[in-house]
Amino acid sequence: MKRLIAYFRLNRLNTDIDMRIGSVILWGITLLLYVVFVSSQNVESRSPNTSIMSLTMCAAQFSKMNKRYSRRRNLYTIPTRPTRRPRYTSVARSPCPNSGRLFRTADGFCNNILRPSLGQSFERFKRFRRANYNGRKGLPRIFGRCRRVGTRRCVRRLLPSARTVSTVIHPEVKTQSIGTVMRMQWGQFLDHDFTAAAVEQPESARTCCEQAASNPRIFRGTDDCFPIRIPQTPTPDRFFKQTCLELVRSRAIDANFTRRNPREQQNLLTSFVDASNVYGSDQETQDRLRAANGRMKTSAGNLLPRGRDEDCIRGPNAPFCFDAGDERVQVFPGLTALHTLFVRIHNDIVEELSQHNANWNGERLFQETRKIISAIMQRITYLEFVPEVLSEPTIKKFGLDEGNFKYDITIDPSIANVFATAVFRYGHSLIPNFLVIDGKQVASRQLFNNPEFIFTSLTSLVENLVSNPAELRDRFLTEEITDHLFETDEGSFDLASFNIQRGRDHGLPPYNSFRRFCGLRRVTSFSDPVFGNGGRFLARVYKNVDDMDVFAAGMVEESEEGSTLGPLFSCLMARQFRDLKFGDSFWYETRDRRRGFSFAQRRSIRRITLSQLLCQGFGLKSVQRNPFQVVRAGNLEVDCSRFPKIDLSPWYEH
Ligand code: HEM
Ligand SMILES: [Ca+2]
Repeated sequence: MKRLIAYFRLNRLNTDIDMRIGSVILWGITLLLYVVFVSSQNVESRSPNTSIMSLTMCAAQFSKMNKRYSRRRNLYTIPTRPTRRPRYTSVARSPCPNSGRLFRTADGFCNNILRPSLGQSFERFKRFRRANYNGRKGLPRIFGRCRRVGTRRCVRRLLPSARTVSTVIHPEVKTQSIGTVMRMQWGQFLDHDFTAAAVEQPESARTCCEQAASNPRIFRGTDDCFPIRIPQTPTPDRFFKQTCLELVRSRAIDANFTRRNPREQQNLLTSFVDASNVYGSDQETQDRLRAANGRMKTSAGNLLPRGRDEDCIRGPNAPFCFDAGDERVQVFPGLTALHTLFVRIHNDIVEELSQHNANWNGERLFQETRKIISAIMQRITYLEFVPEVLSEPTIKKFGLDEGNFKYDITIDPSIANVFATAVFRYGHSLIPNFLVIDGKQVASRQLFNNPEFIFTSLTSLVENLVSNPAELRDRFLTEEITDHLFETDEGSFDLASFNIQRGRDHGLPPYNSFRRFCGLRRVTSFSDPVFGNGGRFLARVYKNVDDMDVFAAGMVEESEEGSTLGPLFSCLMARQFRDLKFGDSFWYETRDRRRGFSFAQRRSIRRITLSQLLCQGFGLKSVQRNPFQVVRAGNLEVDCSRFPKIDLSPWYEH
């Protein structure tokens, strides 16, 4: 025991010293760079256009997080290769404390005490199937299956352009469901709790298409560029006039690739469902977002705190951009609304707990409340959201229902590459082409990155989220995101093309390979019944069934009975959600007294529902019991006064 304490102290001390030296050097370098930068810029060259343009490049949205990554490498020198990652075979040798009261670390470190970096932010995505790149240097997958002609020669044919796949397989067709826009919105909010792939530094972001103009080989991908070719022949593109769409590659976590250690991508977030979208995925962000006495920072009107001006595109009524635990907070106002909700509920809980636990200091108030909020995030996700997506038999098979939790230290809770890069992007097909705000239809293209309506019409916006039907999950995506994503005077983007191109950038093997992982039979024909009527569209773009990109073909699959997804995506999603539950030692149902809750506390958490939070956080008058489905028989509106308040009495110490 003494040895363990000594080891831990030593470890912390070293880290502290490293941090101090690191931060002095870092500040020095930052100051120097800043002076050089300011002196080399004049005021005009920092015009709003520059920042908006860099913001509209989705890649550049992560610039702040990217910078933090480099800093963290300097300060903590965390090993990044799994082969070299320390694996502690006994608890006594682990650097993780395992006594006293425990709360999650900001970055997820030590959730798994034997392999402390599992699920930690800034670590690699795991893989369900081996990577499939074009060669050993980790260049993107651009060729289909090799086909032998004649006796020996093997001809490799280029895959279709991602834009061609997008226009043929993912056009806009309206298909309303009984699900509300809230279903889409929770999906995106949740996504921002567990996945954000780091991209190469944005400095290179604006040059990939420029380079490709003089050297078409760039379209085949380089270390950091993978622009999308927009075919204009034999027929011109339905929308884009240019021949190139900018795409910067996701950053390689380690530059030395070998066959056994291929190019891997990096997840900037904690993989756990732990509300890191509210608090941040590292200590620095958490500290920035915290206020005194356990509270979270807010701004006038009980809104999110002020962020950097270049973080959003401000409409005429938005005085500033917001700051939150995930940088993409203002990508869509419905998302900003959910961020606001959770900060408000956090502060409500702190308020009540501080009245009943006068001896708790700010740190204790903050951590206990953060723990409750993480539990709420898990509970709503698994008990309300997942049943909207997966069928009951799948939920049972993977143990995603309530009451059967047993932590398994051997499970890797990291996010799988295919989950982030294809499966969980299914939500893009639920995006509506407009919201109704204050009685007026506002096209989605006017809402991307625009926080204006949070300042002027928050209640109306939330009422619309729970009443407006969302699109069905199918292969169809609205043109608001396939032609008008992040639209400005300077151009726009296509999200479906990004999804496909990103899969190739990450070296995702094709669709059939993942079917095999799931124990599903290999598809041998485009007219396979699993694709319903959609197979012929796949046949129009792919030459071979073994070439199909996993996003495109997975989205063409017909939904399974009682599920929003087809068999492949159901399996991959269930598997990921299983890992996130049974691989999380802080799971809200754990019986570990240091990490979990008391029986009475768990009972309280079990009673919390999204509808109740919406009532409390937005002052609504009424809302249906299940806000993920439209009001109808069996899901009637309930007066908000009838929802009980969160019962915090099990946390009172006096
Ligand atoms: C208005 C709504 C949305 C917009 C504007 C949006 C936009 C984007 C953009 C620009 C990317 C990066 C694409 C790339 O460069 O690879 C992305 C990634 C992603 N989106 Fe969405 N999205 C929306 C809604 C959703 C929803 C509803 C879900 C899920 C239910 C979702 C899940 C994802 C996932 C999993 C990623 C990958 C994140 C990563 O690992 O980096 N998105 N989205
Ligand atoms: Ca997280």
